[in-house]
Amino acid sequence: MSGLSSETTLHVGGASPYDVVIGRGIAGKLPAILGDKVQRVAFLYAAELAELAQPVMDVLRDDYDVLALGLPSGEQTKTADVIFECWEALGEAGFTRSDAVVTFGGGATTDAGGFVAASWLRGVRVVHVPTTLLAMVDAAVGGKTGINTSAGKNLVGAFHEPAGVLVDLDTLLTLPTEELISGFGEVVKCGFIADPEILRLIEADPSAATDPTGEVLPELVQRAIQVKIDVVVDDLKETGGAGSHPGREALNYGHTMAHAIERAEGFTMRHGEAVAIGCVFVAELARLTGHIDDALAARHAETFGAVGLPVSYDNASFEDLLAAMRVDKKSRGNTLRFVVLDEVGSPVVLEGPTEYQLRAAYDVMTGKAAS
Ligand SMILES: NC(=O)c1ccc[n+]([C@@H]2O[C@H](COP(=O)([O-])OP(=O)(O)OC[C@H]3O[C@@H](n4cnc5c(N)ncnc54)[C@H](O)[C@@H]3O)[C@@H](O)[C@H]2O)c1
Ligand SMILES: O=C(O)C(=O)C[C@@H](O)[C@H](O)[C@H](O)COP(=O)(O)O
Ligand SMILES: [Zn+2]
Repeated sequence: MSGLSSETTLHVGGASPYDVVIGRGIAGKLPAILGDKVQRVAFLYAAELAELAQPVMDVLRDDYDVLALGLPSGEQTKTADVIFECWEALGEAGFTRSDAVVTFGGGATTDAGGFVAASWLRGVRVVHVPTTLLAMVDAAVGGKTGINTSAGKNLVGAFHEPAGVLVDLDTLLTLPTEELISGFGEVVKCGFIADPEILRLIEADPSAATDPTGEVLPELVQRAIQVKIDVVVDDLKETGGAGSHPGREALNYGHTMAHAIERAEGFTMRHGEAVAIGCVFVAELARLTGHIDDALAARHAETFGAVGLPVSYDNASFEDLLAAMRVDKKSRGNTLRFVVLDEVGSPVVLEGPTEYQLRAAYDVMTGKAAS
């Protein structure tokens, strides 16, 4: 695919199939995705994006009664208080099971809005309209919804698949560069766990890859979404993959440390930045445990670094990060579990690395020790 001059639809199979429609200026597609049984729509949007959201709201108002709820931006929306306020608003408006939620914003908005849809009346229809690269390639697809608690990221949530996802690449034109680059944390992750062509495209010309007006980014978006789809259709609820494949946990590559860092930073660090650092950490852990060679470990810092993502972190102690990693959802009792690579495209689970190995990988992540 080059330039995505026309629309592309990727199908997500499984028990509740849906489509991910990718294109430019495609807000008019929303009613077709929502379906004709919906009467009212709760439009849950990042309030700071009111101007960008207006055309979408206008399309919805032509066909539905719209309850527009502007939410706080970023991680501030992934709180129990915000979810509670949404429930109260839906209750006051008398929302029923024939009504639907549309989310509009980055991954924080699709996570929180998705959780409102998952929990209201035990689940109503939701369509996501992601407006960040990260939400397009990851958060809006696959049905994970949730909020944070003081103990960590995404500790409360539900699996609730959308009825559709509308990816309008034009929304990336207003996205601040640092947010676009953050999205590359998940795009590069997809390259390492499943699609080497993603790595090749980025490494060949990082500036072209990160140009929101260019021809490479649409291809990267489509490829990363396809990686996510291929994983979630086989293991929607993260119960495990076939053979040695970790199933959906593969998408959690780099996230054990990433979520610990995000917690240490009071949820102020961009998710994709934390993922880049977390992948560098876990690549070193894989090297130390004999899973990958020096070159593949080094390729992590090189490729994440090439698009401008951070590849080291030294603002929290090993002990604090280890404690935070223990509440990771992949942990089983006291045993920490990590997704590591055997090679590009071959993720496996590493169970219970020693504290010595974890500390050695941490030392490399801080930049204080050479790999
Ligand atoms: N559910 C999943 O599978 C999944 C996957 C990956 C990440 N996530 C979650 O996604 C969240 C991160 O999402 P994110 O990186 O999109 O950040 P975000 O939602 O916090 O958005 C970042 C900022 O960009 C602004 N913004 C969004 N779109 C814009 C646009 N088009 N123009 C200008 N500004 C815009 C937002 O208002 C916000 O201030 C994290 O909470 C992470 O845990 C979830
Ligand atoms: O969809 C998944 O599964 C993922 O793990 C994708 C991740 O990029 C995403 O950040 C997800 O929200 C992390 O899930 P969690 O279960 O570790 O909270
Ligand atoms: Zn992530």
